[in-house]
Amino acid sequence: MTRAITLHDVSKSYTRGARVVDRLSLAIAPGEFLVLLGPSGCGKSTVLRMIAGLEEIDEGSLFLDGEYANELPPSERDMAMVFQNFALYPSMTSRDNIGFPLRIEAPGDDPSPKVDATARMLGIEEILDRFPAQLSGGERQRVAMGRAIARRPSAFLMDEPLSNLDAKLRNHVRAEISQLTRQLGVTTVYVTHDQSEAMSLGDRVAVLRGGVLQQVGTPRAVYSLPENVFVAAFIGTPRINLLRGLVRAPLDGAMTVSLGKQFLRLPEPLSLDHQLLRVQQGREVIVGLRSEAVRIAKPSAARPGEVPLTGLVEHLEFQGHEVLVHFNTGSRPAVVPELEAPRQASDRQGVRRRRREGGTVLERLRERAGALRAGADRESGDRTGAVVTLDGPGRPDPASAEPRVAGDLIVRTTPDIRLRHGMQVPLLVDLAHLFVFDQHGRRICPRPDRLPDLEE
Ligand SMILES: Nc1ncnc2c1ncn2[C@@H]1O[C@H](COP(=O)(O)OP(=O)(O)OP(=O)(O)O)[C@@H](O)[C@H]1O
Repeated sequence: MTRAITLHDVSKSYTRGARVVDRLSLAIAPGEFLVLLGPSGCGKSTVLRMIAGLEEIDEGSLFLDGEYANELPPSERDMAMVFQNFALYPSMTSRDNIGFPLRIEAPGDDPSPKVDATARMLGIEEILDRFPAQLSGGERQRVAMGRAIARRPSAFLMDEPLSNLDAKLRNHVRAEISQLTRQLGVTTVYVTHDQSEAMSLGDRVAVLRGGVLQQVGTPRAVYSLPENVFVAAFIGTPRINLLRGLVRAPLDGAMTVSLGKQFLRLPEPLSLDHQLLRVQQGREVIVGLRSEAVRIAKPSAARPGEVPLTGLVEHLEFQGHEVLVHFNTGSRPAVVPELEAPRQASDRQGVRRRRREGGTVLERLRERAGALRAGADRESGDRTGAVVTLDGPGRPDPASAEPRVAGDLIVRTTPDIRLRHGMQVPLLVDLAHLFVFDQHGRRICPRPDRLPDLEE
Protein backbone atom coordinates (compact mmCIF):
# COMPACT_ATOMS: atom_id res chain seq x y z
CA MET A 1 0.00 0.00 0.00
CA THR A 2 1.24 3.46 -0.81
CA ARG A 3 0.62 6.29 1.57
CA ALA A 4 -0.46 9.87 1.94
CA ILE A 5 2.05 12.01 3.82
CA THR A 6 0.81 15.27 5.32
CA LEU A 7 2.87 17.86 7.15
CA HIS A 8 0.96 20.51 9.00
CA ASP A 9 2.82 23.63 10.22
CA VAL A 10 5.92 21.60 10.97
CA SER A 11 8.91 23.40 12.49
CA LYS A 12 12.33 22.29 13.63
CA SER A 13 15.32 23.92 15.32
CA TYR A 14 18.52 22.09 16.12
CA THR A 15 19.82 24.63 18.54
CA ARG A 16 17.88 27.24 20.42
CA GLY A 17 16.97 30.00 18.03
CA ALA A 18 16.86 29.72 14.25
CA ARG A 19 14.33 27.35 12.78
CA VAL A 20 15.82 25.23 10.03
CA VAL A 21 12.27 24.26 9.01
CA ASP A 22 9.67 26.92 9.56
CA ARG A 23 5.95 26.10 9.69
CA LEU A 24 6.01 23.81 6.68
CA SER A 25 2.69 22.49 5.39
CA LEU A 26 2.59 19.98 2.55
CA ALA A 27 0.10 17.32 1.49
CA ILE A 28 1.67 14.52 -0.54
CA ALA A 29 -0.87 12.25 -2.25
CA PRO A 30 -0.57 8.45 -2.34
CA GLY A 31 1.64 7.44 -5.28
CA GLU A 32 2.85 10.97 -5.85
CA PHE A 33 6.50 11.79 -6.64
CA LEU A 34 7.24 14.98 -4.72
CA VAL A 35 10.61 16.69 -4.96
CA LEU A 36 11.92 18.92 -2.17
CA LEU A 37 14.13 21.43 -3.94
CA GLY A 38 16.28 24.21 -2.57
CA PRO A 39 19.82 25.45 -2.03
CA SER A 40 22.20 23.73 0.32
CA GLY A 41 21.21 24.09 3.96
CA CYS A 42 17.59 25.09 3.34
CA GLY A 43 16.28 22.20 5.43
CA LYS A 44 15.37 19.58 2.78
CA SER A 45 17.09 16.64 4.48
CA THR A 46 15.66 17.68 7.83
CA VAL A 47 12.14 17.48 6.38
CA LEU A 48 12.89 14.04 4.95
CA ARG A 49 14.33 12.83 8.24
CA MET A 50 11.28 14.09 10.13
CA ILE A 51 9.04 12.13 7.75
CA ALA A 52 11.22 9.04 8.31
CA GLY A 53 11.07 9.51 12.08
CA LEU A 54 14.85 9.98 12.35
CA GLU A 55 14.42 13.53 13.60
CA GLU A 56 11.92 14.80 16.16
CA ILE A 57 9.30 17.31 15.10
CA ASP A 58 9.42 20.37 17.43
CA GLU A 59 6.10 21.88 16.45
CA GLY A 60 3.32 20.91 14.09
CA SER A 61 2.03 17.52 13.01
CA LEU A 62 2.85 14.70 10.65
CA PHE A 63 0.02 12.51 9.41
CA LEU A 64 0.50 9.21 7.59
CA ASP A 65 -2.66 8.18 5.79
CA GLY A 66 -4.49 10.68 7.97
CA GLU A 67 -3.17 9.23 11.25
CA TYR A 68 -1.15 11.40 13.61
CA ALA A 69 2.38 10.00 13.39
CA ASN A 70 4.75 12.40 15.19
CA GLU A 71 5.68 9.76 17.73
CA LEU A 72 5.51 6.68 15.53
CA PRO A 73 8.90 4.84 15.65
CA PRO A 74 10.75 4.76 12.30
CA SER A 75 10.43 0.99 12.07
CA GLU A 76 6.63 1.28 12.11
CA ARG A 77 6.43 3.85 9.33
CA ASP A 78 7.02 1.32 6.56
CA MET A 79 9.26 3.62 4.56
CA ALA A 80 12.58 3.01 2.84
CA MET A 81 15.35 5.57 2.59
CA VAL A 82 17.96 5.84 -0.14
CA PHE A 83 20.98 8.01 0.66
CA GLN A 84 23.50 9.73 -1.54
CA ASN A 85 26.38 7.64 -0.21
CA PHE A 86 24.47 4.41 -1.01
CA ALA A 87 25.12 3.12 2.54
CA LEU A 88 25.82 -0.49 1.57
CA TYR A 89 27.41 -2.96 3.99
CA PRO A 90 30.92 -3.48 2.56
CA SER A 91 31.27 -7.02 3.84
CA MET A 92 28.03 -8.22 2.25
CA THR A 93 27.42 -9.19 -1.37
CA SER A 94 24.75 -7.36 -3.35
CA ARG A 95 22.42 -10.31 -2.69
CA ASP A 96 22.92 -10.00 1.08
CA ASN A 97 22.63 -6.22 1.01
CA ILE A 98 19.29 -6.41 -0.80
CA GLY A 99 18.06 -9.26 1.39
CA PHE A 100 19.12 -7.62 4.66
CA PRO A 101 15.88 -5.72 5.41
CA LEU A 102 13.87 -8.80 4.43
CA ARG A 103 15.77 -10.94 6.93
CA ILE A 104 15.20 -8.34 9.64
CA GLU A 105 11.51 -8.15 8.80
CA ALA A 106 10.90 -11.90 8.65
CA PRO A 107 13.74 -13.83 10.31
CA GLY A 108 13.79 -17.44 9.16
CA ASP A 109 12.12 -16.77 5.79
CA ASP A 110 14.21 -17.28 2.67
CA PRO A 111 14.58 -13.83 1.06
CA SER A 112 15.92 -15.26 -2.24
CA PRO A 113 12.71 -15.11 -4.32
CA LYS A 114 12.14 -11.47 -3.44
CA VAL A 115 15.81 -10.60 -3.95
CA ASP A 116 15.80 -12.30 -7.37
CA ALA A 117 12.60 -10.53 -8.41
CA THR A 118 14.03 -7.19 -7.34
CA ALA A 119 17.31 -7.84 -9.16
CA ARG A 120 15.39 -8.71 -12.34
CA MET A 121 13.43 -5.50 -12.07
CA LEU A 122 16.65 -3.48 -11.76
CA GLY A 123 18.62 -5.55 -14.28
CA ILE A 124 21.35 -6.39 -11.75
CA GLU A 125 21.17 -10.21 -11.70
CA GLU A 126 24.80 -10.39 -12.92
CA ILE A 127 26.24 -8.54 -9.95
CA LEU A 128 24.37 -10.23 -7.09
CA ASP A 129 27.43 -12.11 -5.88
CA ARG A 130 29.81 -9.15 -5.90
CA PHE A 131 30.81 -7.01 -2.94
CA PRO A 132 30.30 -3.20 -2.99
CA ALA A 133 34.03 -2.61 -3.63
CA GLN A 134 33.67 -4.59 -6.86
CA LEU A 135 30.82 -2.41 -8.17
CA SER A 136 30.74 0.83 -10.13
CA GLY A 137 28.96 3.87 -8.65
CA GLY A 138 25.87 3.26 -10.76
CA GLU A 139 25.76 -0.43 -9.81
CA ARG A 140 26.11 0.43 -6.14
CA GLN A 141 23.23 2.87 -6.38
CA ARG A 142 21.11 0.20 -8.08
CA VAL A 143 21.85 -2.24 -5.27
CA ALA A 144 20.91 0.49 -2.77
CA MET A 145 17.65 0.98 -4.68
CA GLY A 146 17.15 -2.78 -4.64
CA ARG A 147 17.52 -2.85 -0.89
CA ALA A 148 14.96 -0.05 -0.62
CA ILE A 149 12.34 -1.67 -2.85
CA ALA A 150 12.79 -5.37 -1.97
CA ARG A 151 10.35 -5.27 0.92
CA ARG A 152 7.86 -3.11 -1.00
CA PRO A 153 7.66 -0.19 1.43
CA SER A 154 4.72 2.19 1.34
CA ALA A 155 6.95 5.20 0.64
CA PHE A 156 10.44 5.95 -0.63
CA LEU A 157 12.44 8.75 0.89
CA MET A 158 15.42 9.62 -1.29
CA ASP A 159 18.12 12.03 -0.18
CA GLU A 160 20.15 13.22 -3.18
CA PRO A 161 20.54 9.63 -4.38
CA LEU A 162 22.32 10.64 -7.58
CA SER A 163 24.80 13.21 -6.37
CA ASN A 164 27.72 10.78 -6.13
CA LEU A 165 27.34 9.64 -9.74
CA ASP A 166 28.97 11.26 -12.73
CA ALA A 167 26.81 13.40 -15.01
CA LYS A 168 26.13 10.77 -17.68
CA LEU A 169 25.28 8.03 -15.22
CA ARG A 170 23.14 10.45 -13.24
CA ASN A 171 20.83 11.01 -16.21
CA HIS A 172 20.60 7.29 -16.78
CA VAL A 173 19.82 6.37 -13.18
CA ARG A 174 17.45 9.34 -12.98
CA ALA A 175 15.39 7.83 -15.79
CA GLU A 176 15.49 4.44 -14.04
CA ILE A 177 14.26 5.92 -10.75
CA SER A 178 11.43 7.67 -12.54
CA GLN A 179 10.40 4.51 -14.35
CA LEU A 180 10.70 2.32 -11.28
CA THR A 181 8.76 4.52 -8.87
CA ARG A 182 5.98 4.97 -11.42
CA GLN A 183 5.88 1.25 -12.05
CA LEU A 184 5.63 0.56 -8.31
CA GLY A 185 3.26 3.52 -7.78
CA VAL A 186 4.83 4.18 -4.38
CA THR A 187 4.72 7.64 -2.79
CA THR A 188 8.19 9.13 -3.17
CA VAL A 189 9.74 12.15 -1.50
CA TYR A 190 12.97 13.07 -3.23
CA VAL A 191 15.47 15.66 -2.01
CA THR A 192 17.74 17.54 -4.38
CA HIS A 193 19.35 20.93 -4.93
CA ASP A 194 19.48 20.28 -8.67
CA GLN A 195 16.59 22.05 -10.33
CA SER A 196 16.81 20.11 -13.59
CA GLU A 197 16.63 16.84 -11.65
CA ALA A 198 13.61 18.16 -9.77
CA MET A 199 11.87 19.32 -12.92
CA SER A 200 12.41 16.07 -14.77
CA LEU A 201 11.41 13.75 -11.91
CA GLY A 202 8.69 15.39 -9.87
CA ASP A 203 4.93 15.24 -10.25
CA ARG A 204 5.21 18.32 -8.07
CA VAL A 205 8.16 20.33 -6.83
CA ALA A 206 8.24 22.05 -3.43
CA VAL A 207 10.78 24.89 -3.39
CA LEU A 208 12.29 25.64 0.02
CA ARG A 209 14.41 28.52 1.08
CA GLY A 210 15.76 29.04 4.57
CA GLY A 211 13.34 26.41 5.88
CA VAL A 212 10.34 28.24 4.43
CA LEU A 213 8.22 26.79 1.64
CA GLN A 214 8.27 29.23 -1.27
CA GLN A 215 6.00 27.44 -3.70
CA VAL A 216 4.71 23.98 -4.46
CA GLY A 217 3.39 23.03 -7.87
CA THR A 218 3.94 21.02 -11.01
CA PRO A 219 7.27 21.61 -12.74
CA ARG A 220 5.39 23.50 -15.43
CA ALA A 221 3.67 25.76 -12.89
CA VAL A 222 6.77 26.65 -10.89
CA TYR A 223 8.61 27.45 -14.12
CA SER A 224 5.91 29.44 -15.86
CA LEU A 225 4.33 31.12 -12.83
CA PRO A 226 7.01 31.45 -10.13
CA GLU A 227 5.45 33.14 -7.12
CA ASN A 228 8.53 35.14 -6.30
CA VAL A 229 11.89 36.17 -7.62
CA PHE A 230 13.69 33.45 -5.67
CA VAL A 231 11.71 30.65 -7.33
CA ALA A 232 12.06 32.36 -10.72
CA ALA A 233 15.82 32.54 -10.32
CA PHE A 234 16.24 29.07 -8.83
CA ILE A 235 14.35 27.26 -11.57
CA GLY A 236 15.32 27.26 -15.23
CA THR A 237 18.53 27.07 -17.25
CA PRO A 238 19.98 29.44 -18.25
CA ARG A 239 18.95 31.37 -15.19
CA ILE A 240 16.22 33.95 -15.75
CA ASN A 241 17.49 37.44 -16.60
CA LEU A 242 16.62 39.75 -13.72
CA LEU A 243 16.91 43.45 -14.42
CA ARG A 244 16.17 46.48 -12.33
CA GLY A 245 13.28 48.39 -13.80
CA LEU A 246 11.19 51.45 -13.05
CA VAL A 247 7.50 51.64 -13.93
CA ARG A 248 6.47 54.87 -15.60
CA ALA A 249 2.78 55.49 -16.12
CA PRO A 250 2.24 59.09 -17.21
CA LEU A 251 -1.38 60.18 -17.42
CA ASP A 252 -0.94 61.43 -20.95
CA GLY A 253 1.46 58.93 -22.48
CA ALA A 254 2.37 55.32 -22.98
CA MET A 255 3.19 53.16 -19.99
CA THR A 256 6.77 51.94 -19.95
CA VAL A 257 9.15 49.92 -17.85
CA SER A 258 12.45 51.73 -17.88
CA LEU A 259 15.53 49.48 -17.89
CA GLY A 260 18.18 52.14 -17.37
CA LYS A 261 19.25 53.26 -20.82
CA GLN A 262 16.33 51.63 -22.66
CA PHE A 263 12.69 50.91 -21.91
CA LEU A 264 9.94 48.43 -22.68
CA ARG A 265 6.88 50.19 -24.01
CA LEU A 266 3.73 48.34 -22.99
CA PRO A 267 1.43 48.03 -26.00
CA GLU A 268 -2.03 49.56 -25.93
CA PRO A 269 -4.69 48.70 -25.18
CA LEU A 270 -3.00 47.55 -21.98
CA SER A 271 -3.59 43.95 -20.96
CA LEU A 272 -5.09 43.46 -17.51
CA ASP A 273 -1.68 42.37 -16.19
CA HIS A 274 -0.07 45.52 -17.52
CA GLN A 275 -2.90 47.71 -16.22
CA LEU A 276 -2.23 46.36 -12.75
CA LEU A 277 1.38 47.53 -13.02
CA ARG A 278 0.10 51.09 -12.96
CA VAL A 279 0.04 51.03 -9.15
CA GLN A 280 3.82 50.59 -9.25
CA GLN A 281 4.21 53.96 -10.98
CA GLY A 282 7.54 55.51 -10.03
CA ARG A 283 8.65 52.43 -8.12
CA GLU A 284 11.56 50.16 -8.68
CA VAL A 285 10.62 46.67 -9.75
CA ILE A 286 12.51 43.60 -10.88
CA VAL A 287 11.93 42.61 -14.49
CA GLY A 288 12.32 38.91 -15.26
CA LEU A 289 12.96 37.74 -18.81
CA ARG A 290 13.68 34.09 -19.49
CA SER A 291 15.95 33.54 -22.44
CA GLU A 292 12.99 32.41 -24.58
CA ALA A 293 11.30 35.80 -24.04
CA VAL A 294 13.89 37.56 -26.19
CA ARG A 295 14.91 36.92 -29.78
CA ILE A 296 17.35 38.47 -32.15
CA ALA A 297 15.35 40.30 -34.85
CA LYS A 298 14.84 43.75 -36.31
CA PRO A 299 11.99 45.96 -35.05
CA SER A 300 10.29 45.56 -38.45
CA ALA A 301 9.92 41.82 -37.76
CA ALA A 302 8.02 42.41 -34.49
CA ARG A 303 4.92 40.30 -33.96
CA PRO A 304 2.03 41.60 -31.87
CA GLY A 305 3.18 41.87 -28.27
CA GLU A 306 6.87 42.18 -29.13
CA VAL A 307 8.79 45.37 -28.39
CA PRO A 308 12.33 46.34 -29.44
CA LEU A 309 15.55 46.62 -27.44
CA THR A 310 19.15 46.59 -28.57
CA GLY A 311 22.08 44.83 -27.02
CA LEU A 312 25.85 44.86 -27.34
CA VAL A 313 27.34 41.36 -27.64
CA GLU A 314 29.68 40.87 -24.70
CA HIS A 315 30.16 37.12 -24.63
CA LEU A 316 29.17 34.07 -26.65
CA GLU A 317 28.71 30.60 -25.16
CA PHE A 318 28.70 27.97 -27.88
CA GLN A 319 26.70 24.93 -26.77
CA GLY A 320 26.56 22.96 -30.02
CA HIS A 321 22.84 22.98 -30.71
CA GLU A 322 22.48 26.57 -29.56
CA VAL A 323 24.46 29.64 -28.55
CA LEU A 324 23.91 31.66 -25.40
CA VAL A 325 24.58 35.30 -26.16
CA HIS A 326 25.37 37.63 -23.26
CA PHE A 327 24.21 41.13 -24.15
CA ASN A 328 24.84 44.43 -22.49
CA THR A 329 21.62 46.42 -22.77
CA GLY A 330 22.67 49.17 -20.40
CA SER A 331 20.40 47.92 -17.64
CA ARG A 332 21.45 46.92 -14.16
CA PRO A 333 21.03 43.29 -13.18
CA ALA A 334 19.13 42.51 -9.99
CA VAL A 335 20.94 39.96 -7.84
CA VAL A 336 19.44 37.24 -5.67
CA PRO A 337 22.57 36.76 -3.60
CA GLU A 338 21.60 33.88 -1.36
CA LEU A 339 20.62 31.42 -4.03
CA GLU A 340 23.42 28.95 -3.54
CA ALA A 341 24.34 29.89 -0.02
CA PRO A 342 24.30 27.67 3.02
CA ARG A 343 22.83 29.26 6.11
CA GLN A 344 25.62 30.59 8.26
CA ALA A 345 25.27 32.51 11.46
CA SER A 346 28.39 34.50 10.63
CA ASP A 347 26.62 35.81 7.53
CA ARG A 348 24.45 37.98 9.71
CA GLN A 349 27.44 40.19 10.45
CA GLY A 350 28.08 40.46 6.75
CA VAL A 351 24.48 41.52 6.22
CA ARG A 352 24.79 44.27 8.79
CA ARG A 353 28.07 45.38 7.29
CA ARG A 354 26.65 45.44 3.76
CA ARG A 355 23.59 47.32 4.99
CA ARG A 356 25.83 50.03 6.36
CA GLU A 357 27.70 50.11 3.08
CA GLY A 358 24.54 50.41 1.04
CA GLY A 359 24.08 46.72 0.25
CA THR A 360 23.15 44.92 -2.92
CA VAL A 361 20.37 45.95 -5.26
CA LEU A 362 17.80 43.76 -3.62
CA GLU A 363 18.94 44.68 -0.14
CA ARG A 364 18.31 48.30 -1.00
CA LEU A 365 14.95 47.41 -2.52
CA ARG A 366 14.11 45.45 0.57
CA GLU A 367 15.19 48.19 2.91
CA ARG A 368 13.11 50.65 1.02
CA ALA A 369 10.19 48.30 1.48
CA GLY A 370 10.90 48.53 5.19
CA ALA A 371 11.70 45.99 7.84
CA LEU A 372 8.23 46.43 9.29
CA ARG A 373 6.79 44.78 6.26
CA ALA A 374 8.61 41.54 7.11
CA GLY A 375 7.03 41.56 10.53
CA ALA A 376 3.61 42.21 9.03
CA ASP A 377 4.08 39.32 6.63
CA ARG A 378 4.99 36.97 9.42
CA GLU A 379 1.97 37.99 11.44
CA SER A 380 -0.38 37.68 8.51
CA GLY A 381 1.04 34.26 7.74
CA ASP A 382 2.44 35.32 4.37
CA ARG A 383 5.88 33.84 4.72
CA THR A 384 6.60 33.04 1.12
CA GLY A 385 6.86 36.69 0.11
CA ALA A 386 10.25 37.84 -0.93
CA VAL A 387 10.73 40.22 1.99
CA VAL A 388 11.25 37.05 3.93
CA THR A 389 12.92 35.50 0.92
CA LEU A 390 15.41 38.27 0.66
CA ASP A 391 15.82 38.83 4.34
CA GLY A 392 17.01 35.37 5.29
CA PRO A 393 20.16 34.58 7.17
CA GLY A 394 22.02 32.94 4.30
CA ARG A 395 23.57 35.93 2.60
CA PRO A 396 27.02 35.44 1.18
CA ASP A 397 29.10 38.10 -0.40
CA PRO A 398 27.07 39.03 -3.47
CA ALA A 399 30.19 38.93 -5.56
CA SER A 400 30.60 35.24 -4.83
CA ALA A 401 26.92 34.35 -5.05
CA GLU A 402 26.66 33.82 -8.75
CA PRO A 403 29.56 34.03 -11.10
CA ARG A 404 27.99 36.03 -13.92
CA VAL A 405 29.83 36.74 -17.08
CA ALA A 406 29.64 40.29 -18.38
CA GLY A 407 26.30 41.25 -19.89
CA ASP A 408 22.92 41.77 -18.30
CA LEU A 409 20.75 39.78 -20.69
CA ILE A 410 21.32 36.21 -21.86
CA VAL A 411 19.52 35.18 -25.04
CA ARG A 412 19.43 31.77 -26.69
CA THR A 413 19.91 31.56 -30.39
CA THR A 414 20.71 29.04 -33.09
CA PRO A 415 24.36 28.49 -33.97
CA ASP A 416 23.82 29.61 -37.57
CA ILE A 417 23.40 33.28 -36.60
CA ARG A 418 26.84 34.86 -36.96
CA LEU A 419 27.59 37.17 -34.06
CA ARG A 420 30.79 38.78 -32.91
CA HIS A 421 31.90 40.33 -29.69
CA GLY A 422 31.13 44.09 -29.76
CA MET A 423 28.27 43.91 -32.28
CA GLN A 424 25.18 46.01 -31.58
CA VAL A 425 22.22 43.69 -32.20
CA PRO A 426 18.47 44.40 -32.48
CA LEU A 427 16.31 42.37 -30.08
CA LEU A 428 12.60 41.77 -29.67
CA VAL A 429 11.08 41.13 -26.25
CA ASP A 430 7.87 39.13 -26.16
CA LEU A 431 5.79 40.82 -23.48
CA ALA A 432 3.63 37.71 -23.15
CA HIS A 433 6.69 36.27 -21.35
CA LEU A 434 7.40 39.30 -19.19
CA PHE A 435 7.67 38.79 -15.44
CA VAL A 436 7.61 41.70 -13.05
CA PHE A 437 8.34 41.35 -9.34
CA ASP A 438 7.61 44.08 -6.81
CA GLN A 439 9.97 45.56 -4.24
CA HIS A 440 9.34 42.56 -2.02
CA GLY A 441 10.29 40.17 -4.80
CA ARG A 442 6.72 38.92 -5.25
CA ARG A 443 5.41 38.35 -8.72
CA ILE A 444 3.00 41.04 -9.84
CA CYS A 445 3.00 40.28 -13.57
CA PRO A 446 1.49 37.93 -14.59
CA ARG A 447 -0.81 38.85 -11.75
CA PRO A 448 -0.80 36.56 -8.74
CA ASP A 449 -3.96 34.60 -7.93
CA ARG A 450 -4.47 36.87 -4.97
CA LEU A 451 -4.56 40.45 -6.14
CA PRO A 452 -2.18 42.69 -4.24
CA ASP A 453 -3.54 44.82 -1.47
CA LEU A 454 -3.54 48.32 -2.95
CA GLU A 455 -2.54 49.80 0.38
CA GLU A 456 0.76 47.93 0.42
N1 LIG B 1 22.15 17.46 13.57
C1 LIG B 1 22.23 18.77 13.33
N2 LIG B 1 22.60 19.61 14.33
C2 LIG B 1 22.67 20.94 14.13
N3 LIG B 1 22.39 21.54 12.96
C3 LIG B 1 22.02 20.75 11.94
C4 LIG B 1 21.93 19.34 12.07
N4 LIG B 1 21.52 18.82 10.88
C5 LIG B 1 21.38 19.87 10.05
N5 LIG B 1 21.68 21.02 10.68
C6 LIG B 1 21.60 22.38 10.10
O1 LIG B 1 20.27 22.59 9.67
C7 LIG B 1 20.23 23.28 8.44
C8 LIG B 1 19.45 22.45 7.43
O2 LIG B 1 20.17 21.27 7.17
P1 LIG B 1 19.65 20.20 6.11
O3 LIG B 1 20.66 19.09 6.06
O4 LIG B 1 18.26 19.84 6.41
O5 LIG B 1 19.69 21.06 4.77
P2 LIG B 1 19.66 20.58 3.27
O6 LIG B 1 18.78 21.53 2.55
O7 LIG B 1 19.32 19.15 3.16
O8 LIG B 1 21.17 20.82 2.84
P3 LIG B 1 22.12 19.97 1.86
O9 LIG B 1 21.51 20.07 0.49
O10 LIG B 1 23.42 20.71 1.97
O11 LIG B 1 22.17 18.59 2.41
C9 LIG B 1 21.68 23.51 8.05
O12 LIG B 1 22.02 24.80 8.43
C10 LIG B 1 22.44 22.50 8.85
O13 LIG B 1 23.73 22.96 9.13
